[in-house]
Amino acid sequence: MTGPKSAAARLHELLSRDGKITICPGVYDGLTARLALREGFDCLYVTGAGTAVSRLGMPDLGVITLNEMLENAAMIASLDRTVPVIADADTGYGGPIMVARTVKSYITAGIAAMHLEDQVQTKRCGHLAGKELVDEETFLSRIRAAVLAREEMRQTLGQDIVLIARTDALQQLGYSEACGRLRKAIEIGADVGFLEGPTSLDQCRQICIDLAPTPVLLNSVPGGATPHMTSQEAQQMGFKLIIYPGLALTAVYESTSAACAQLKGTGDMKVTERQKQEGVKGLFNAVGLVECVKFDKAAGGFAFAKGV
Ligand SMILES: C[C@](O)(C(=O)O)[C@H](CC(=O)O)C(=O)O
Repeated sequence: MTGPKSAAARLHELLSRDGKITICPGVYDGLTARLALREGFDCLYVTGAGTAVSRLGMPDLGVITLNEMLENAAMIASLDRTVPVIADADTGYGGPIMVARTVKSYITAGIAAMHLEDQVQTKRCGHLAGKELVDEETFLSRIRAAVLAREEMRQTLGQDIVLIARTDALQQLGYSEACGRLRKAIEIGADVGFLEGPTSLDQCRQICIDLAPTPVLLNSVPGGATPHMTSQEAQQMGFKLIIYPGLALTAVYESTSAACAQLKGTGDMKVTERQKQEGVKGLFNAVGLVECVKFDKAAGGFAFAKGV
């Protein structure tokens, strides 16, 4: 009898599909994750930028700590254990010992994959100017620490995680240096390559060829360094994963700005057609109201016996 599949095993399965890309909407809290799950995506991406913006009200400048990121990603991973979650892990939050702690904590939280990069600790969004890098050996020591920590978890608990090596070296050192860093990370044991901020379609095509057969991730950031392409085009180029870190963040930024301006301007909150039809229950249903009431009843609770 085969047991239930782990998050990492589910992601490995998605990655092994021939010529097929996995689309990962970027989410950063319970609501955005639930909305993405409701659409039936195969995989979610927990954005570090979105976590910094939403939890701290601060930009993506390396201010999110391990525990804040872990708590957020763990909660999101717990919402539907059948859908693997890829989570940002920035620089690993310190030296090799800290990277190992990060990897073990992410594995224990049931996170399917994490990415580790070669920026300095005071990092910034990969699509901003003026990025600074650690030297190659320091980057590779982060990857090695991650691989060693994962091996310990495999041996002792049979638990796993997909390791994604990200390089930000393109901006400062050029394509061959960046590609070389990813190749070395893969030799050490990284499962997926992530070239941050390719600036041309040629670089996108080339990185898939140069890292093959290792799966490659594309980071789709509208208004960022990389030319826009559809997920179908990315699939044709050979990418196996595409993340949209700004998907929910941009929608909330724009719709909440408009709603605030409307209230400030008119002194009244606009009631949408949807709100009129669904009432307050619509939103709560989207985050599991019916399931919660059902669970309470199944456990013998009676708080909601008369309905909600
Ligand atoms: C992928 C990323 O690391 C993230 O935090 O989601 C960011 C995305 C962004 O800031 O738009 C990145 O550095 O690309």
